[in-house]
This record gives sequence, structure tokens and C-alpha cells, in this order.
Amino acid sequence: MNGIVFDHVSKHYGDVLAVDDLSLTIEPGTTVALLGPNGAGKSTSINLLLGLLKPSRGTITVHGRAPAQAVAAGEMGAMLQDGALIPELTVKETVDLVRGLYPRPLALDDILAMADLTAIAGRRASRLSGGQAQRVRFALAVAGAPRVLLLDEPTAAMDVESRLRFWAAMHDYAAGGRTVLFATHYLEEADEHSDRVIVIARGRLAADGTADQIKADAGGQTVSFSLGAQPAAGLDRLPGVTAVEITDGAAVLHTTDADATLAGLYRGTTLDVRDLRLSSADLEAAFLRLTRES
Ligand SMILES: Nc1ncnc2c1ncn2[C@@H]1O[C@H](COP(=O)(O)OP(=O)(O)OP(=O)(O)O)[C@@H](O)[C@H]1O
Repeated sequence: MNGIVFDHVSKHYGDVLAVDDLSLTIEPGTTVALLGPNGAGKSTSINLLLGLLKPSRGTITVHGRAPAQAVAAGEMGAMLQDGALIPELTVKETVDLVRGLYPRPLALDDILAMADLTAIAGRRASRLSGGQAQRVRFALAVAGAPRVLLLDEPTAAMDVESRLRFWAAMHDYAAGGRTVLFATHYLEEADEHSDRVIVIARGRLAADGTADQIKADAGGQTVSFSLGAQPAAGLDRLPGVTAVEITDGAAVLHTTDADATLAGLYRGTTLDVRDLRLSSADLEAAFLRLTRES
């Protein structure tokens, strides 16, 4: 049975089309980054998946059930952007309270250890830093041992150290064969912490694959060299080349196959090539290109 299935899902808020005919399947056990610029429809997609919003069109299933049923069965846990904590409860009391709502929760000590909260288990919620409070929200999201974990911009309020600890906790949780879907603006988070990246822009699917595939498909590589006063004619016909830029005697060839382009450059031309450089487009370049195009 497929994990998460969006089948031609659209969501309107009045005139705003926040999600536009989105179809995708997420296999159980994968960690997926949902990447997109502001207003792309990431939070709306997560809220649809949690059954907090209803699609205007299309259907969503989680392990074969409607979202609300999957939530009721304890299959999904979520860390949303604005989860309030009860100020006077300690970390341990807060986690234990939420654990008690689930039929088969994780052990309290295991949750505290996984979310790196053991040392501050006795601290009241009102005394937590932003990053610590986020780790408590993470603990609450995993307390019921859900098979599917949804995280909406989980590291938004965290400093570098907190981020590292948070991602370690997420990987611990995912390692048990669970499905994790996290929304982020941070390309490096998508690149480092997911098996698959789904890029959405204006509510539509803009790209879907591993971070490496997306970089290769959308960005490709560049071969740069100094051309001087030599003629640029024919560079655009070299194997793999998709675009040529010449500025002040410097040539930049965009290519889908740098090896073939280089072979063509040396064997197929008589150019005197100097200061040769090869670079891979990063995810940022791929992302900008994709989200502008769609
Ligand atoms: N309750 C609402 N009423 C009207 N429009 C809304 C509502 N919620 C979201 N929108 C609009 O729907 C679109 C998608 O918003 P959404 O919050 O899903 O995007 P997002 O990708 O999560 O953005 P961000 O990265 O800024 O959080 C935006 O144009 C937004 O203004």
C-alpha cells in the first residue's frame, strides 16, 4: 500500500489557488523535503495532509485512509509553525501529557533522549529558548510513535547548534522506517537531510527527485575558460552544450554533459583554451531556475 498519495489535489482560498492540481506518491520510509519559495503552498499541502483543510478538488490518502482517519488512528504526528506550549508545565510533564493521548506511545525517557531534552526535562516551558521549545514540539510530534511525521519549517527559529541537534533527532526517528515530510526554505537542509526533494512553486509541482538529480536536470554544469580574441563560433554546437555566454573574452558553456563538452572542445576545435574551470550548478541555481520557470 502506498504511503502518502495526492491525486490531482487543488485548494482554493477564495480567488487564491494555493495548491494547483498536485499529484504525487510518497513511499513509506522515505524522508522528503518539500521545498518552495514563500507562498508556494507548502503549509497548505501539510494542512491538507493532516485533514485540517479539505481539498477543493482531488483526494489525499495516507496508508489507504483519509487524512482525518489516519490522524485519529495515531498514524501521523506533526510539528507546525505555531504550536503553543503550556507555560507552567515542565518539559517532562508536557511530553508525558501528550504521550498519554496515544494508544502506543514511545517511552518517555526515549522521547526525551531523542529530542535531546533529558538535561532540561525539569525546566518549565516558559523558560525555554526558541530552539529548546522547537525540540519540545518535535518531542510532542513523535510521542505517539506515528508512522508519518510532518514538519513545517522545523528549524525556522533555531541557531546553528540547535539545527544540528534537531536534524540528528529527525534522522534517529526516520531510521525506524518511518516517513518524514518536512517543509523548508533552506536548500542546504533539503540537500543534506532528505532522500527526495519535491519543489513546488505557485502550488504546482516544479521538480521531484533526489537533490543530485534536480541539480543535474535543472542546473547542469558549466565549463568556463578564457577565450581571448579567438572566435566563439561553433561553441554552441559542442556536445551537451545548452547555452554559451561570452563576456570580455571569457567563455561560459552550460552543459548537461561536461565530459563530452570537454572532449569536443579539445578534439573538435583548434582553440587555445586557458584557465579552464569546471563547476556543478548548486541546488540554489537549480531551485531559482525551476521556480522562475513554473
Ligand atoms: N487562510 C488563507 N486565506 C487566504 N489565502 C491563504 C490562506 N493561507 C494561505 N493563503 C495563500 O495561499 C498561498 C499558499 O500559502 P502557503 O502558506 O501554503 O505557502 P507556503 O509555501 O507555506 O509559504 P511560506 O513559505 O511563506 O510559509 C499564498 O498565496 C497564501 O497567501
